[in-house]
Amino acid sequence: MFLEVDQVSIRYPRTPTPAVDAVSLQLQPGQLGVLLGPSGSGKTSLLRAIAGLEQAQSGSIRLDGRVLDGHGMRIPAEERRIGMVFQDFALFPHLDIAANVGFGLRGMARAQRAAVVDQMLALVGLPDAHKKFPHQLSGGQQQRIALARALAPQPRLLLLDEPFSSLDVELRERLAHDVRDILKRTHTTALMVTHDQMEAFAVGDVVGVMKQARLEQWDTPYSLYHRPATRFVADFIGHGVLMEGRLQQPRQDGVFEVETAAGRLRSMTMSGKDPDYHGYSEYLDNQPRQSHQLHQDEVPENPPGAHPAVIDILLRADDVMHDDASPFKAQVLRKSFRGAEFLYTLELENGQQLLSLVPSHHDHDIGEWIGIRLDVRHLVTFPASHRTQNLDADV
Ligand SMILES: Nc1ncnc2c1ncn2[C@@H]1O[C@H](COP(=O)(O)OP(=O)(O)OP(=O)(O)O)[C@@H](O)[C@H]1O
Repeated sequence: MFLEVDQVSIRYPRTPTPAVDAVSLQLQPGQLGVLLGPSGSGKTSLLRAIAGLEQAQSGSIRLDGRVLDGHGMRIPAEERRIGMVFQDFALFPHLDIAANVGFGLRGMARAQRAAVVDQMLALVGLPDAHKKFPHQLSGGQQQRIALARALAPQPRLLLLDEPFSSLDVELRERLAHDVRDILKRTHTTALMVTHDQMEAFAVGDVVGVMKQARLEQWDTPYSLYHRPATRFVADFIGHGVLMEGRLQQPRQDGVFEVETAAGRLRSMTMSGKDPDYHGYSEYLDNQPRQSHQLHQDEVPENPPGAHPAVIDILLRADDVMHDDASPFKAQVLRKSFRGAEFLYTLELENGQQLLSLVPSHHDHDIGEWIGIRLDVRHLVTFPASHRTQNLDADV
């Protein structure tokens, strides 16, 4: 591992609870990590501790095998060779772009420094910006320069704190993809903080979700979406709802069925050799009856003795298909146009709300009843809460 954060806790003076509580995460060389989470969950504090701007009260931080913080050691920030990019660009307004990018290269011979500046400006797609001043550049261009400046001294690790948050939405997404591309081309190991899930997915090889000082999950974007470890992660990532299901007594062959208000799902645990896949779920009530693979940890591990047991099933907007032929009907409560698709908020007869992504040529009116079919490829379940929950009530 290149970056190893091990059980790090950070507590500010005169505060009752830690800002970061026993957080562990790792990055391989060249890997891009992203910390995602609501305001105040501790993302910036952790980044600052890695940079050396805050001290970890317990735990340790290592970079390339060397302890930066912990075990009674503390390397000062300026000796860590860690670069930072902040949301407010922080370029020097009175220096031209070449001087801004070359700022961290003082001590390098003039010609060499000029060559690195040229190389960095080309890397961020602004090869002719040398003589301009920051105020002559757009927000997106300034942030590219901030990135060039941070990369010029070849930091061992780059930290980015909400680097796109002061840019407009369209630019953010484009710049996020560009930044990932630039960091990959330079084999930079980086850790970025953001509030924005789309940005996290656009940049991160691995993404962590923080909640109240704790890291709830540190995983690939795919796993965070399809295999959320906690209800909070299920809620924070993507659109979805939790729907109550009644788990029937497993049959002798290990198959069990879950009855829901929108149809019945079938699951089967298998002791197959493939460590990843242990079963499948099959939607029983509609054609086509495809079988889908199901991860074992998505099946309730010990189906409770009392059956039918009540569980909550995560249904993503892309698990709920519109199908005129289906016997299961839901009423359109809200819809939001997204270009290629509508995100429909639907309600079943029993009051259960669902979200459904539907190609936008299926333009149904509010109040209309439409057929739906579940297409659950990854059955994610949680022990039932006291009430069913709509994870995205405000869409
Ligand atoms: N210098 C400080 N002194 C005291 N408390 C602080 C200090 N900096 C942050 N905190 C507190 O620590 C907690 C975590 O803050 P932090 O800024 O790390 O969260 P964050 O997830 O980065 O939030 P945001 O997304 O809003 O930047 C918050 O409760 C915050 O109020």
